[in-house]
Amino acid sequence: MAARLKLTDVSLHFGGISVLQNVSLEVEPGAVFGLVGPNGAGKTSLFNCISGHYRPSSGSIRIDDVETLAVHSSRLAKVAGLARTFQHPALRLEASVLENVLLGAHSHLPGGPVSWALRLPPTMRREREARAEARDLLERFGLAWAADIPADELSHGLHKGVELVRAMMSHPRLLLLDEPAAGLSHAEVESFIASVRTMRADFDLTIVIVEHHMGLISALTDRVVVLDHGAKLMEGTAAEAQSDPRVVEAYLGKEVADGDAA
Ligand SMILES: Nc1ncnc2c1ncn2[C@@H]1O[C@H](COP(=O)(O)OP(=O)(O)OP(=O)(O)O)[C@@H](O)[C@H]1O
Repeated sequence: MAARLKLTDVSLHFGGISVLQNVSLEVEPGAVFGLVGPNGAGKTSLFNCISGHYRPSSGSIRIDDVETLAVHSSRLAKVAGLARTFQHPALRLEASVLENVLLGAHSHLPGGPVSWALRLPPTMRREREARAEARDLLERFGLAWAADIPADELSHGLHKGVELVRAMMSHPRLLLLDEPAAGLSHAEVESFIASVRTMRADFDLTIVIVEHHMGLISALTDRVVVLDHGAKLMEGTAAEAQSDPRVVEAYLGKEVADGDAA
């Protein structure tokens, strides 16, 4: 079931530097939510707080009734149904696309290292099922043809697709996508938009996207939060954000927003 994400007064400091200041937001179950803002606004840092890679200096982050700050990041997939992708996909390049996708199943496969090492029958049956599921997911996302190819033979755009399928293998209830369109061609962005629409139609999950590509944000999100200098500047639809003078000013600088630089 899709998860509800609730952040309350999340702040993050590195030494004397304030990176996030009292950020609060709530994402409804099943929503596609955008996190936008200029470079250095704190978007990835906020993602890192949600996924447990950074520990906020103060505040609360809840995925349904799980207070994530009380759970080790390595357990958030299992305990809270969290999965994420990264700005730069981290695939095992020498392994096949299928093997990379299978790595995403680890949070819900039964048995520990011993049962895998002994190749116990229930473990082997579950592995066969996971392989079938991985091939099915690759098919849905138009990547079935690449299943047995080493990942390093694929383009950057296809790596992002493989990373998305790998994240889906963990059966996420909350999926964080960090700049999925970065480095993609126009055609690849269109294909990515279609993939997210497929996910939304076929799976019950909540999606949060950090992205600079406003075309993608407009096409996919129900609501957005705009961050600037680590603080929440506004919340609304993508269209409202794009026409909000405070947002235009944050992106372009006050002079341009006022028309002085023309
Ligand atoms: N581990 C860290 N140590 C020190 N400062 C950090 C660390 N991580 C992020 N920052 C700082 O926090 C600020 C926000 O960075 P962050 O990457 O979260 O912004 P962003 O909105 O995701 O930017 P971009 O759109 O360029 O990816 C930056 O000033 C960055 O230098």
